Amino acid sequence: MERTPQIKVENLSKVYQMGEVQVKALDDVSFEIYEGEFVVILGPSGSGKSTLLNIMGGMDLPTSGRVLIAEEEITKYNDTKLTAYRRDKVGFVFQFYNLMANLTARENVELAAEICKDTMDIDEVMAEVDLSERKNHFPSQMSGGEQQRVAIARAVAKNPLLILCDEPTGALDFKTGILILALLRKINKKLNKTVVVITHNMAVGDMADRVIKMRSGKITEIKVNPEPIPPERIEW
Ligand SMILES: Nc1ncnc2c1ncn2[C@@H]1O[C@H](COP(=O)(O)OP(=O)(O)OP(=O)(O)O)[C@@H](O)[C@H]1O
Repeated sequence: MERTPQIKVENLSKVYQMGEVQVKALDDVSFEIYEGEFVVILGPSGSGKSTLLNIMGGMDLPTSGRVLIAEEEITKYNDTKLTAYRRDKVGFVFQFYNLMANLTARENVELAAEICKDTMDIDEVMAEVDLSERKNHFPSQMSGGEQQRVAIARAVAKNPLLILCDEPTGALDFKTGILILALLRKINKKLNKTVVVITHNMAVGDMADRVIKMRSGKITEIKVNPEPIPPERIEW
């Protein structure tokens, strides 16, 4: 039976006007992602990864082209619908965690879930990221890896359709980075959540079901890994 893609990116372009100069951050980008896939978008700095993630996450609009999420064209949504999309359908994980310093780990997760409709049980999610013992700590009392686990819990608790991660291991040492990737993979498999990770780290591609390579705003290769390796075996 033919599978329907969960995410369809069609002929997406984004041009930034910088005075007299036009910067083509995305140049006719098209691909598909299926539900439950772990996808890595790989490319060097400036290749357009963040621009692409921002459009997929409803934080920015393309100059042309469209993005369909579960057969809904988000690129023609008005502001109100885009806000609802970002709030209910997408979990975000950033390089620098972006936690609220004056809230505990649990409160950070709870706050994000509070504004959503169909959320997960907060304590179950805290257990899932192995932070049950530390949920009453403040971010300043936690390591970088622990703070990133809180950020992942915050994304997951919303029970989103997809989880978008922008360089999630960028601020972490190698060993902690691997643990974070392993956690994202576990959540992807156990909860059947689509996870999209953008990174410049080529080695991370080996753990993905689908690797989308970019350069200068264009896709240079899309590879489906028949046998992705466990994150624990990645080396960089
Ligand atoms: N708001 C903006 N205004 C003007 N140019 C921009 C803007 N955002 C991105 N660009 C340009 O678009 C291109 C793609 O940038 P983007 O941040 O998407 O790349 P990236 O692959 O995510 O890079 P990095 O890994 O360094 O974050 C770059 O040339 C960048 O300078």
